[in-house]
Amino acid sequence: MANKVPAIFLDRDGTLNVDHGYVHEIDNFQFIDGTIEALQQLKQMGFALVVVTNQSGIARGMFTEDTFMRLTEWMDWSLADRDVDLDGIYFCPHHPEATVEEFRQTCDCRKPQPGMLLTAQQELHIDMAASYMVGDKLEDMLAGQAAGVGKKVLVRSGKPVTAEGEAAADWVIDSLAALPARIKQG
Ligand SMILES: O=P(O)(O)OC[C@@H](O)[C@H]1O[C@@H](OP(=O)(O)O)[C@@H](O)[C@@H](O)[C@@H]1O
Ligand SMILES: [Mg+2]
Ligand SMILES: [Zn+2]
Repeated sequence: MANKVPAIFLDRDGTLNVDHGYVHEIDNFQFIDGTIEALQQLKQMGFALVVVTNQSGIARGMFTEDTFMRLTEWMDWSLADRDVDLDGIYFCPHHPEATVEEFRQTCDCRKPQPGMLLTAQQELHIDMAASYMVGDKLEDMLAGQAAGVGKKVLVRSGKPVTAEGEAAADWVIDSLAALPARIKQG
């Protein structure tokens, strides 16, 4: 059996790109400063890079799954072009009060539930204890905790940091740009 790999689980909006609110257009997708360089370093440090994003805008009828996929392909290619190959991209299109019926459910993938992380663990053979969950909200920290991720890291680059978010996090850093150095520091 292949050895397990450590991963960085990455929230999308507020962590990789500026959270303008339910971002679904390329023109509105803006990488946060230092993100791509940080991903390059994390990759070199041996981490698998796995995006885990709640996309309730699909359930809310704000944009379609196809629109999300188009933006995701663009994001994936933009990163690959800068030597950052993502190892997995997982998204939750659901919401319990969805206006679009097919997405109306209480699922196990919408963060704070750990479903996306656990699916990735199985599919990519991830060593959860050696992994990190990086996000801007309490829900990201709780998903990481429920999935057994070693360290939960809250970033200040998205939604305002709350006391609950801070309490659930192991580390609070300004943005993803600070993560490689923080990991090396131990
Ligand atoms: O940060 P990730 O998980 O990558 O994506 C979050 C987005 O899907 C949107 O999620 C919404 O939360 P609700 O889904 O409405 O609770 C709000 O936080 C929006 O501002 C945000 O853009
Ligand atoms: Mg977020
Ligand atoms: Zn879901």
